[in-house]
Amino acid sequence: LDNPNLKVVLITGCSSGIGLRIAVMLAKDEQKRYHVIATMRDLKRKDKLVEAAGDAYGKTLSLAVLDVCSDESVKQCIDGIKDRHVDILINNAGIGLVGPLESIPIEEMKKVFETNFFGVIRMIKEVMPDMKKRRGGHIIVVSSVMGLQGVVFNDVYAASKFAMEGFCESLAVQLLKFNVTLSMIEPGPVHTEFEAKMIQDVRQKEYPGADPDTIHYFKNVYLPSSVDIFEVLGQTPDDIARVSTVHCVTLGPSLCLKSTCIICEFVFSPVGL
Ligand SMILES: NC(=O)C1=CN([C@@H]2O[C@H](COP(=O)(O)OP(=O)(O)OC[C@H]3O[C@@H](n4cnc5c(N)ncnc54)[C@H](OP(=O)(O)O)[C@@H]3O)[C@@H](O)[C@H]2O)C=CC1
Ligand SMILES: CC1=C(/C=C/C(C)=C/C=C/C(C)=C/C=O)C(C)(C)CCC1
Repeated sequence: LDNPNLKVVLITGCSSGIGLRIAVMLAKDEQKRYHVIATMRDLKRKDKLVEAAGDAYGKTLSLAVLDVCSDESVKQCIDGIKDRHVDILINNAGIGLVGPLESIPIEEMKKVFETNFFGVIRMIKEVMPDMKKRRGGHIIVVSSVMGLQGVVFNDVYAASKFAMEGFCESLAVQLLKFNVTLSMIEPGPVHTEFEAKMIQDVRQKEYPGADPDTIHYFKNVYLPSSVDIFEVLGQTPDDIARVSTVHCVTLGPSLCLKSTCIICEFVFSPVGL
């Protein structure tokens, strides 16, 4: 893990889904170009990653604790890296939130922004100054198609990703002056725990405060359509990992990269429920 020729890649949210697959794909890079620091907020959830990494674990992949919602955790993690040197930062950690707005407590909405928006900013603030000093570095943000187009009943989640898009579009321009590139990946639906968590969440909730028509629209019209859309258009986390790998290798990547064009055709055409 001490090979100075390897690019140091730090990824957030590697206990499952897209983060896990990006970590494994980069750690198993045939040309052995990367030393991956796969982070997660709770190391008790490391088993799936360790198993998928196989021989790469302990060689080109190491683990670290990192909660993107905690200043202290972020600082401790970066301080623990040799010379605080991160070549590529992949901001992947994120949470979803779906349902009628009336029934969602503000605290739950704040948690979405704290993770998806301020979590990314917290990470960037910690590594960007060193990247600027070194005149080199790459920051990747896993945004979403919902950072480009709102989707019914995903109001707050979409807002958190839209906020991220505005932030990145602005910051990317300044960073170019320092040879630091910033890019976003905008996936459509991906089969991960994200989808399972959403379904489980919906089963548990009663939606207090929402009127019967809205609950009907959400449960009997939106949800079945959403399940169908995941079935028809859903990508695998490996599809997204491949796009991310291209981002890591390319020297002058574009600011935005859609993982699938099909979903964009869907969301940009005037379809109603
Ligand atoms: N799945 C989809 O359809 C799409 C997902 N995305 C985005 O992709 C990203 C990854 O999601 P995906 O892999 O699908 O979902 P998963 O739920 O499988 O993975 C999310 C990861 O984020 C971690 N995480 C959540 N909160 C924190 C936190 N405070 N600090 C550190 N890690 C945290 C989770 O860790 P823990 O195990 O501790 O909960 C988990 O490892 C997200 O940003 C999501 O918005 C974008 C488009 C589509
Ligand atoms: C129901 C419905 C839609 C739903 C899209 C969905 C469910 C997209 C999910 C995207 C995800 C999960 C992104 C994560 O970041 C469309 C296509 C807008 C068309 C109108 C009907």
